[in-house]
Amino acid sequence: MTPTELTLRPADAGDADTMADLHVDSREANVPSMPPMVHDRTTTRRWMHGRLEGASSGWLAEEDGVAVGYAVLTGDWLDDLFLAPAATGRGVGAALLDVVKAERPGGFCLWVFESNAGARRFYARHGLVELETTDGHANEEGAPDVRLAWPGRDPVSFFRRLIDEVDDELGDLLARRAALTRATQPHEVDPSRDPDRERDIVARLARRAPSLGEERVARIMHAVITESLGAAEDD
Ligand SMILES: O=C(O)C(=O)C[C@]1(C(=O)O)C=C[C@@H](O)C=C1
Repeated sequence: MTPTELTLRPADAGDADTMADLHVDSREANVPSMPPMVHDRTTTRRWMHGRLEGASSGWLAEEDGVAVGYAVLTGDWLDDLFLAPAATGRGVGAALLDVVKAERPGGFCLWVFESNAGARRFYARHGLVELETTDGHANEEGAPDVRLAWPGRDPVSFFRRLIDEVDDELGDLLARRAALTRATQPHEVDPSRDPDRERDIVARLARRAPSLGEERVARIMHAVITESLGAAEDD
């Protein structure tokens, strides 16, 4: 028997149905590691067409001409990497991931469902790191997920780019929060600080940022509130 030959090639819109079918087959075979899909096969085919005709680029893995896996990239995000259910465990995923790394040598991110332990082990084996986890409110399935990153050939530059993105949001949030502290002050009967209210704020934030723990969150929020009150006084 001749060994099967794995080839990888860029995909185009003509491959969209094949890729959509791989997507649906893989998702169906992986319940409950992944939550059930919220879209049917027809909608998924249309969605895949739109992406390949738009800003996304795809790669198709074929064994002796039979499609066994695919990847889709949009910007610095690996949106999809799916394998035919019968094609797992023989290096197809690793080959697709190698292509993605070569395409994005500066690094990329992706989301996996938190419940997808197999995928998380696969990506950890291939040098990806887990960043934040979510409660799933932002994805269609409403299932908790994990953001992963492959930091590429210059990890410090890669992570600094991500830190800059977060700091842009954090700056906006600090400004919004300081404006509210300032707006509250003229209505205070007692101008001294309210430790009970600040404890409640810390407890709520610590639930959202458990990796920091309550003591650190308390120190951070003490500084935020102190400086916001100071800025309000300076006005
Ligand atoms: O809630 C208030 O009473 C505020 O003045 C706002 C605020 C805050 O910035 O969150 C500021 C100072 C208080 O000690 C508690 C909370």
